[in-house]
Amino acid sequence: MQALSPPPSSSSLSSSIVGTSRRRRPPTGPLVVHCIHRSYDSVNFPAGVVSSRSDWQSSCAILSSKVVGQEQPPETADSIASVNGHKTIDLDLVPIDKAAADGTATVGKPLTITDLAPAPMHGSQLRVAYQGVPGAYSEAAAGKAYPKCEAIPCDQFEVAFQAVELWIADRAVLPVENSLGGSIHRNYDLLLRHRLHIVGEVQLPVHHCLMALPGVRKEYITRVISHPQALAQCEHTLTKLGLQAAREAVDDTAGAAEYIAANNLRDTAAIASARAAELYGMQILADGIQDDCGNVTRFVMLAREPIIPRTDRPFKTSIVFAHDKGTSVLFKVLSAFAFRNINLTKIESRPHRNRPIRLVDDANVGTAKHFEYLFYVDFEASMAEVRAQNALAEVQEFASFLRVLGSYPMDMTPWSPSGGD
Ligand SMILES: O=C(O)C(=O)C[C@]1(C(=O)O)C=C[C@@H](O)C=C1
Repeated sequence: MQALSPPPSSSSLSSSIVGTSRRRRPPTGPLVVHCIHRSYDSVNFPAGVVSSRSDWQSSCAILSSKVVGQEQPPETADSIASVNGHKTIDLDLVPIDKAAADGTATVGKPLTITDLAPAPMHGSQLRVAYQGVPGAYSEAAAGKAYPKCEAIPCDQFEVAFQAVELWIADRAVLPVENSLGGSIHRNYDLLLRHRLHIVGEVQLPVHHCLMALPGVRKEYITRVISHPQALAQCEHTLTKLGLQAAREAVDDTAGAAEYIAANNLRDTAAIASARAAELYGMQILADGIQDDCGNVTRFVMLAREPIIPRTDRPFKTSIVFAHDKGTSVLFKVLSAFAFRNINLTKIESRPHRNRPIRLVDDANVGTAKHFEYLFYVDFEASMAEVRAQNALAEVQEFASFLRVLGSYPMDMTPWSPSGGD
């Protein structure tokens, strides 16, 4: 492994390094998209793609208030329009017949070159936004999803969404769940808040390394820093290694390695990828420290336009819905899929932000407070299938709000334990 000298840091992580604070946004300054232009030749990132941090620092672009100003109001059940006393459900479906007939994926909009081509023309690369800095697992996921893409690091998930909305990027690749650490709730909330469509998924084996500056021994380590998901995924192994070290959360795994290198911290270790160790000149103290060798993170790819669902390969569909008639309705909603033999692969509930609590008056027992939820469901069927359309028509009967987040090809890559990143 080629060890590089510690690169200079472009930003201080100090505001996010303490406690559980994970954001690195300057208190009053603009949001920043660190635009780093690199290409991938393969998922394995041949050494030397980036020779130094200054390489990519030099191509940074600061997209200031433009990004901040575009925030959209949260989209919740309360924003559902009422037409003639009937609720209108935002199905967000691609009109399959029309789309198939005239080749357009969106009604009412002129056809553009991006509707026709999955990637930009004339040899230009697909620009893919991800959260983190080079060496982050999200960057690897972007490379797996789009092997020859230009990866654009963003300092927050929100910025990755906005980069696509503002045409700075063509796609965003964001983690939604991990086999050990569970769901990345922030991204579920952002999926609803933004108008992007899920157009694909990738599952990435995640292989963590414990790393420190060259010459630092495990006994000197008093603190381990990483992304909260990575800390959670290595919790037991860290204890088994006998480290007497405090765990602290930062924005991303590779950013943790970068921070240690930039600040010459000899009492701190990071959990990150082998590629991050190489990029930031760190020495690997322990390899494969995830608590389970089958540690996998699932990422979704987001685009401004949905893809046209098909039936010639396995598809998954992601929806989010709310209902307002108590928990027994949830059973009825889910039966719509069971009756049609449609497998559910995931269900996640999140607080209904605009109406988190419903008061239920009962003459005998008084007033009860029920929590209100939004339910995110993934199911194994394409929206081009009649059984999926019928299932959603039935869900609509019980839902006060329903949105299809996307219908997209399933990642069918054969499973293999995480042996590298
Ligand atoms: O910090 C990184 O390297 C990331 O890409 C983020 C992230 C996550 O959010 O789950 C991605 C994959 C791993 O599960 C750990 C961290």
